[in-house]
Amino acid sequence: MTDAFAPDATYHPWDTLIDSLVDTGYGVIHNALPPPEIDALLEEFEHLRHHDQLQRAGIGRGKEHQLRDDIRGDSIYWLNHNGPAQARYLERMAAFKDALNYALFLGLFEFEAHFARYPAGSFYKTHVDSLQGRANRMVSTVLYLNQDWPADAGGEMVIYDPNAPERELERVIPTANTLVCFLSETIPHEVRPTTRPRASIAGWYRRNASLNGVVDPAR
Ligand SMILES: O=C(O)CCC(=O)C(=O)O
Ligand SMILES: [Fe+2]
Repeated sequence: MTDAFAPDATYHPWDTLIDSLVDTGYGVIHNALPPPEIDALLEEFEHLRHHDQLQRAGIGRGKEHQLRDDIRGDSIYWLNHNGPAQARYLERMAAFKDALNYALFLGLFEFEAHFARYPAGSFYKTHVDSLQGRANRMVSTVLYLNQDWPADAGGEMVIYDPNAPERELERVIPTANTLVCFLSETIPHEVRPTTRPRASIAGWYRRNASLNGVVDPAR
């Protein structure tokens, strides 16, 4: 197996991710990580799920936070360094941040991510991940953890054209080891209704902003 992260690797698939991000505002790569790391992430996630560690995800922040099944139906767990697989993923994404900053001059300095489980029948309606001008979440990432995903299972992530929101640019099948990256403020996207449980890690590179003198809270 070739490790794309070996220092002497001549071809680095994550480079193509950055190129597409610069060109089109989004990018998709397959075989993003060494496969054992995907297995380990899934195992850690399943362990957390069986120990009731997942919480229903809501929309809006702070006082505006609310649960809305009609908009988003997943349950989540925020990654931390307690589990070795999570810790390694956070390290990988921290390393990728430097490459992103170099290519995009975004001044990113933090990465936050959560596991997400969409039960059968759930979805996430079209949205953008960050309000324009808020300079908070800058780049969104989603890594999928589903080993088998039949073509008719639904649950695709659809990316829409920011200038013509009804125009579909890409339909991403949520199969294990596919990684999507997109600009948080501009790219509308949705999770189509899934017919089977769907596992992923959604993550965001942030640039903390001071809003009316109040520094943006961690989350
Ligand atoms: O799971 C996905 O494909 C996307 C999730 C998403 O859009 C989000 O959590 O903001
Ligand atoms: Fe999103």
